[in-house]
Order: sequence, then C-alpha cells, then structure tokens
Amino acid sequence: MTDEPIIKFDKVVKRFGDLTVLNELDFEVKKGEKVSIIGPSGSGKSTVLRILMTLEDINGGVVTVGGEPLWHEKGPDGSLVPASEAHLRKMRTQLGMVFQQFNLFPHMTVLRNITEAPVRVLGLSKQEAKQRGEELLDLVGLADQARKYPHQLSGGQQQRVGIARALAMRPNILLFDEPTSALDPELVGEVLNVIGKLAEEHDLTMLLVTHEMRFAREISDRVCFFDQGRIREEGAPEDLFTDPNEERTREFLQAVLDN
Ligand SMILES: Nc1ncnc2c1ncn2[C@@H]1O[C@H](COP(=O)(O)OP(=O)(O)OP(=O)(O)O)[C@@H](O)[C@H]1O
Repeated sequence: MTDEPIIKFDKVVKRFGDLTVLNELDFEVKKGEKVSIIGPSGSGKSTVLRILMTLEDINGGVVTVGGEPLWHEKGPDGSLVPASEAHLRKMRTQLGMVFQQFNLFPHMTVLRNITEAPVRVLGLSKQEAKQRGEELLDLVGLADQARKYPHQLSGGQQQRVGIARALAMRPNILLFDEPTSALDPELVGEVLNVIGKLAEEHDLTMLLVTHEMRFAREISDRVCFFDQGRIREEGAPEDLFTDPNEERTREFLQAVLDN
C-alpha cells in the first residue's frame, strides 16, 4: 500500500430528486488498500460504487480515480468541464465490479462470460482471452466448469465467475457490492475465501460494500461506517468493531451483530 489516494471523493453531492444521498462526502482510498463500507440501508453505500463505475453521475464535488477526475476533464483553458463519453470509457477500464446478483449472461458459457469483454473492449485475440479466462477460472477454483452455463452452477460458483469476470479486464480497483447477500448461508464461505485470497495480493485496491461483518473484519485494512451520506466513523477493523467512538456506530453494530 502507498500513501497516494487512488480514489478520492472531494465534497461529492449526489441527489435523486429531493433526496440527498451523498452530502458533501469526503472519502479516500489508498492504492492497494482494502476498505469496507458498512452502514444502514439507504445511507449511500452502493451509490458510491455506482458513481465510480460511471453508472450514476454526480451533482457536486469532484471524484478522482488514479489522480484524474472521473466525472470531469480539463477543458481548453485548464478548468474542469463535464466528462465526455470517451473520457468516461477510458476511466472505466481502471475499475471492475462484482454485483450482488452476479449479472452473468445466461446464454453464454462460463468461459465466454469472462472472455467477452476482453475480446470486445481490449481487442484480445480469442486465444489470448481463452488463456486469460482459464487462468482466472483456476484462481477462483472453477477450472473444470468452463463449458457450463450459469444456471448449471450454484450461487456461490456463479459469484466466483462474477469475480473472475471483473478481473478479466485487469482493473487496478475492484469494487464489490454486497457480493454475498444473495447467497444461501452455506455458500458464503467459498466466496469469502476467494475474496480473501485476492486481498492478499497487495497491488489490488479493493472497496467492498457489505453487510457481512465477518468479511469487513477479516479482509479490510479500514472500515468506514456510512450514515446519511457521509462517513460517520472509520478505523482499523479491530478498533471500530471492538470500541467504536460514536454512539451511532455502536447501535448499528449491536443491531447487525445481534441478528
Ligand atoms: N436510481 C435511483 N433513483 C431514486 N432513488 C435512488 C436511486 N438509487 C438509489 N436511490 C435511493 O438512494 C438512497 C441510497 O441508496 P444506496 O443504494 O446507495 O443505499 P445503500 O446504503 O447501499 O443501501 P442498502 O444497504 O439498502 O443497499 C436510497 O434511499 C435509495 O432508495
């Protein structure tokens, strides 16, 4: 990990109609850092990831990824102007995302699900993409499932394919949006293990929105507690989970850990 932020939210505002979801959010993730975002439903956690994936725009502030503004670019006079589609497309290649509902293409084999974007977007040859896909399937423990279709796999296996697919574009930053919450409890462990293995790879920056406290505790360098579109408290998992400073964090943790 280095001290340089790879992700930076500077006073970011996001509104949906009258609802202010992010309220001048300041938030940073360092290169190589593994950060979990926890917090009550509706506090803006997934919105942070969706903004980074350029699935939602922003209403104020600046988001920087890899030192460059994401939603803005420099105009002719050096001032920031709204980003063009070409700029967003270029910036997007730095990030991969693992979705709660896997979002696999049902009509493609497991291997095609992984190789489709590298062939289409990066222009890899079919052979190169196949090799990359097979390596990634091996990494997530599914080397023998390449020719199956998603519906032939368990939820845990589908999510491991989702992780392999997100890695196929070789992103520097991997985002996880509640990656285990659609899974039966007995399948959570296998997905956590794969994510834990990735977390040991120091170069990869990981940002995880999770309701799985075990996950936040075991995998992250830092846990951020979101409340009403801001970070209410953050810290190392061993501090935040055992002795939070804020009453609001304590109540939240008590409620989720009692469940
Ligand atoms: N496209 C949208 N249009 C309108 N409102 C939205 C939209 N997306 C999100 N919201 C609202 O914004 C708020 C924050 O949503 P977000 O998904 O970021 O919360 P969250 O903290 O991830 O919650 P959860 O833990 O329930 O997933 C919620 O009140 C949600 O209903």
